[in-house]
Amino acid sequence: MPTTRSDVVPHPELTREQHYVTDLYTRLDAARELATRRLRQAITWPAVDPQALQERDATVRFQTERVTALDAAEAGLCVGRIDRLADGPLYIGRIGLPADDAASDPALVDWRAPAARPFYTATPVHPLGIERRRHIRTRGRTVVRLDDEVLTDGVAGSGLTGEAALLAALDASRTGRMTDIVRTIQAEQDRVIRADDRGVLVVQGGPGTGKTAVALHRAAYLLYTHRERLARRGLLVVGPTPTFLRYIADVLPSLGETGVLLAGLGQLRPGLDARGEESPEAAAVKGRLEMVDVLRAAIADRQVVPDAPREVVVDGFALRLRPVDVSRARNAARRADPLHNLARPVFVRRVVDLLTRRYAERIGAGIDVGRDLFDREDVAALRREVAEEPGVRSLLAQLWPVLTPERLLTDLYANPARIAAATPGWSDADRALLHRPRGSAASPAAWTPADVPLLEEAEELLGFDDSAQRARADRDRRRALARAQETLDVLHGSRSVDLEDEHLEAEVLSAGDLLSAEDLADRHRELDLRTTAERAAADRTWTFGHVVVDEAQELSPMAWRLLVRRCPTRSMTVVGDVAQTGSLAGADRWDAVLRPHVGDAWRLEELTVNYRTPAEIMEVAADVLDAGGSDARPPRSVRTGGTPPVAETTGSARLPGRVASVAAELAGDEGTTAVLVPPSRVADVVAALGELRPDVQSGPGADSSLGPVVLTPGEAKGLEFDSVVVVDPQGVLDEGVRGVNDLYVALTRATQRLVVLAPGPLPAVLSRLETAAA
Ligand SMILES: Nc1ncnc2c1ncn2[C@@H]1O[C@H](COP(=O)(O)OP(=O)(O)OP(=O)(O)O)[C@@H](O)[C@H]1O
Repeated sequence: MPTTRSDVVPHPELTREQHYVTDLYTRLDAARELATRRLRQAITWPAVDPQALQERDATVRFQTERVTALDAAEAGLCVGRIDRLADGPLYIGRIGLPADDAASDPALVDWRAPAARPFYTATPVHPLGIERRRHIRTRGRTVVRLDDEVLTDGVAGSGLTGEAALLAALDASRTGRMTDIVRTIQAEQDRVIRADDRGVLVVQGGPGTGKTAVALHRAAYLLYTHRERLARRGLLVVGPTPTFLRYIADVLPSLGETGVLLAGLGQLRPGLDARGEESPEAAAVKGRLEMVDVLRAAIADRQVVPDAPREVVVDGFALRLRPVDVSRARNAARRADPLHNLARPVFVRRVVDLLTRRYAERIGAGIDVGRDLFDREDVAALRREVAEEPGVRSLLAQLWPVLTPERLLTDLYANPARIAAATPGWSDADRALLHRPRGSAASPAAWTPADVPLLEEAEELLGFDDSAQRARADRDRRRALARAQETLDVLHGSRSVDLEDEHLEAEVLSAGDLLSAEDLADRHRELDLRTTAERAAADRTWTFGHVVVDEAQELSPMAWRLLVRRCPTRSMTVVGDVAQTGSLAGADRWDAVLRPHVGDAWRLEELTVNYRTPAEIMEVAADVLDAGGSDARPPRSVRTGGTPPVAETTGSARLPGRVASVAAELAGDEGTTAVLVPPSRVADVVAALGELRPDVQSGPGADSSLGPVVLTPGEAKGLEFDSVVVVDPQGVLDEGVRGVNDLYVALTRATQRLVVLAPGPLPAVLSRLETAAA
């Protein structure tokens, strides 16, 4: 496809486009000024009644979002234009800006609007009524480059949209943070971004095909297209690790979207950030769907029927509780409510009633007054006495304890006998994987990401008895009403009362005598000013309007169950690559993973072009993919050339030192550098590299924007770096539970340079690499 580039000879229309872009920025400034003024006004609105207060709140929120979106549009406001055969040019940008005349085309069309679509999808073969596409590159507010594509000459070209602009974007050094791709979205990506939001859409694609970028742009597209529904229900983006979330965190804000909740798998239970570590085998066992039955059994095991009668002493009388009494009470409670904590009051009532009867019989034994000895009030008093007796309370706590999910799981993991009781038919080896000592009070055993779906499932099965909370809310409300009534009485009783609270006085006087105590109480109730994302993050029963899952191949069946519960409409975008699965609990086929949760109600889209890894590196990675026997095809790299990948064998003793010198040299260049190692080599490599680069970081929190990082393949998942050193590939193959996938992930993280350093001969799968001995 013929492309005209303006960086060699200035494009003849550069000045004209500069005028247009300057005008767009003037419009942006005006829109920002207006929104800021409205925001300022709204903040100072007097809220004369609850409705006004709510309106004010909504306006403040709306204008705040508007100012944020306008601010975000500043960098790269206009991305290009399309020249339509029939209707002339249309400019495409990060936001929409209206023209002066409402009847004409907008001055700038939001990239997500239907009218902008041909900018991304028109080709010489299917020009969609477009004559020419122009990419406009700006630095600050200055137009620095124009790239034109003529679409009417019928020349098929490379199949890439805006090839020159795309290649320039891909060649740029990485900053350690993902950036948006609004300027250069490709046609196959656009199809995914704008796909219908109903049902489950699975996006399968090899490394570097833009799955993460596409998933985030799809989130922005859906928020734009279904703004009202999604603003109310919220949108959740789930990523595998906190590092990954930090890597992608800037993309949605740069698209002007701040209302999205980003969460790692360890953060899907409000109030918990589970970062504990455990073996992949333990995580895999916890991820199995059978764990639902294990939890059910573990709960049933806590509803105890003793082997022998138990005695409690109330006011000197020994009262007997037989196993059959407990068993009957337990049956009644289980019938009344399947949820443990909600059924407990029934169990407690049955047992206390029985003990009260026995207590009354014991007191009345031998006394004959010719009628019932106790009237209703007496019985109620005896009942209270029984219920409050510490011995009775402690017996009830043993027979049917109140359980939090945390307590249930901690007690289960810590006790092999409980594990055995809850896992009929399991092997001893699998049972041992669930075992975890309790830890001390000062440092309890840390929750791991695999525990999170279990805690959430347990909460579903235990139920949460919120009657005390509701009673408290009721009490608070009654108190507020009483206070409000008193205030009104005082004000109405004597208008000459000197009110200290000027604000209250103004409100009461303006509302006049019509103000009721109820209104006044409402007016003083605090409004919930949290954003949808914040409210959703704090509420475990919150259900989202749409859920995006990235690196979805890593999710265990239990994690899927949790996510599907949070999205009952099943409006989900699931992106991943089954050839990169590193966890034992993860997926090697989408069908097998999704069927238990959504049946066959899901559809597949594939991304086929790799935008990250140069072809020479991808060829090496493709051999590894082949060796793994995966059905997946390696994606086609869009870039070739650059530095060819190299390998070196160093001998075992020299390995850490050589890794350090190679990595330090690469890290001296522009861009980011990562050293990817099997887990057993992390410490040695960090120590050696630390001698040369004290700013080296490692582990899940490592941030490549601050210096070189040393990571395991699992930690590097989803990330990319300009230079990558893969250390001890045989170790990577041997140490990972899916070693071939781990090596495939490690090799495909590089955007520019790849060096493989091995202590001994290279594994056969890397035979394509030329080896030098150091
Ligand atoms: N259309 C595009 N224009 C510019 N850059 C793009 C485009 N598509 C993808 N990229 C870039 O390619 C790189 C890889 O994208 P991304 O991380 O989304 O791929 P991925 O499929 O999620 O990879 P992995 O499976 O390895 O996690 C990123 O730097 C991304 O910004």
